[in-house]
Amino acid sequence: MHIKECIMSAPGKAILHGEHAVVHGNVALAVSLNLRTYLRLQATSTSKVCINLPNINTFLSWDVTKLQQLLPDSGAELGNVNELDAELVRRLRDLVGVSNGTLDTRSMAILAFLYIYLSVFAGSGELPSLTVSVWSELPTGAGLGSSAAYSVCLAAALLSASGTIPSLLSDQESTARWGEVEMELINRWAFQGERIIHGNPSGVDNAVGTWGGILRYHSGKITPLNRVPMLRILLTNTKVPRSTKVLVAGVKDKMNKFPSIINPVLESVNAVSCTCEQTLSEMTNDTPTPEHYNILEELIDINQHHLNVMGVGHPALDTLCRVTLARGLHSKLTGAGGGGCGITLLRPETECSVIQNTIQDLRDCGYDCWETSVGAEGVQQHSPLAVKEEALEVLARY
Ligand SMILES: Nc1ncnc2c1ncn2[C@@H]1O[C@H](COP(=O)(O)OP(=O)(O)OP(=O)(O)O)[C@@H](O)[C@H]1O
Ligand SMILES: C[C@@](O)(CCO)CC(=O)[O-]
Ligand SMILES: [Mg+2]
Repeated sequence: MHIKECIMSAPGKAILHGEHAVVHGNVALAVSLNLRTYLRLQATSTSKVCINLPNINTFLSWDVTKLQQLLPDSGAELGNVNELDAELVRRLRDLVGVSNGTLDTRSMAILAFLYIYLSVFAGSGELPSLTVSVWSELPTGAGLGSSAAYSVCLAAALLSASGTIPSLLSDQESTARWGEVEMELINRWAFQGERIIHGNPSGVDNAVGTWGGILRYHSGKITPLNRVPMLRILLTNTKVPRSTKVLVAGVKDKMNKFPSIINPVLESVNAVSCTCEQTLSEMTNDTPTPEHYNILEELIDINQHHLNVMGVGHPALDTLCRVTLARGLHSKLTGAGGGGCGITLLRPETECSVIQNTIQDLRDCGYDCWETSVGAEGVQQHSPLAVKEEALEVLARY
């Protein structure tokens, strides 16, 4: 089978408002980040499927014939992008040697890769030998959508290699994106990857990884917010490890235990997201005023309290909020919480010295902290000449 080589990238994300509530049908607002995951897929003649994941120190390979045995007799049964094939997941778990409840970083990444690889190529008669290498600028498991960026890159590369979506680049071209139909397909396969890694994802993270920009996400409906003011944000990684899967399941348990207490909290988060969206639109239509920023800051504080009520806070995130508030800045966790990253809103009038001092205070706490720009492009295909040098250098090692 002729395999098309390719290099793909997809951005991470920050959720402004609506994490966890979005899993239960409420609105979320999310932005793409200028930190990306890069994937290189190479055709080989080794009769092996190899995966190199340097961020998580994982380098594995399988004989194609062994993987072929995992396919049902009729390959056509696979390739359903709407539902996770529980039988295939079970066979893959046996192959990788993990149990149902595993949270192991490597196993999740491998299961997601093999699942999409087998599903996408099942109908083509024979499985191809290939090598996939993935490297990311995103911290893994810290709330910035690393799992979604990984799944989006896998989906784009494997769909492109199989010829399901076109490979976009001639040699000279640099970077390109697909049309709506192909993007929709990438997003749906990435969602399957997220299902394997997360358990019960809402789909907001893979939507941002695919489309990029600033999105409103509500029960699978994706609305790009085209006219929003330029937002300046500090990102802080508390470096406290956590698992999105565990945190999402924890909120569900709380809902089951105290429905009359937790459901109104999720509804209130929904109202926070809608009020934020309304405020951002007013800021775009009129000149942004200090009052607009006061509202955005209050919404951040309210949501952070709600997230604590849901049980996804962490003392390190409390410290982030306290340290930034001492400098007059407002913060909340972003993503699944339980540690990981938080965002801090910067006002246009916030002085450079205040920002620098805040960053230093947070670094003194042992956190990573940097200013980020939001609204980066979604999934892209690159020619080797158009890939960030650092990414190409890492991917070229394999
Ligand atoms: N660069 C990468 N290489 C290999 N696997 C990765 C990479 N990035 C993410 N993953 C996979 O994604 C998992 C982390 O996903 P998780 O959803 O817990 O965190 P996140 O996506 O960073 O945060 P959030 O979902 O809150 O935004 C890892 O355990 C690993 O399986
Ligand atoms: C916690 C959560 O709401 C966001 C994780 O980035 C989970 C999801 O939406 O899938
Ligand atoms: Mg994730």
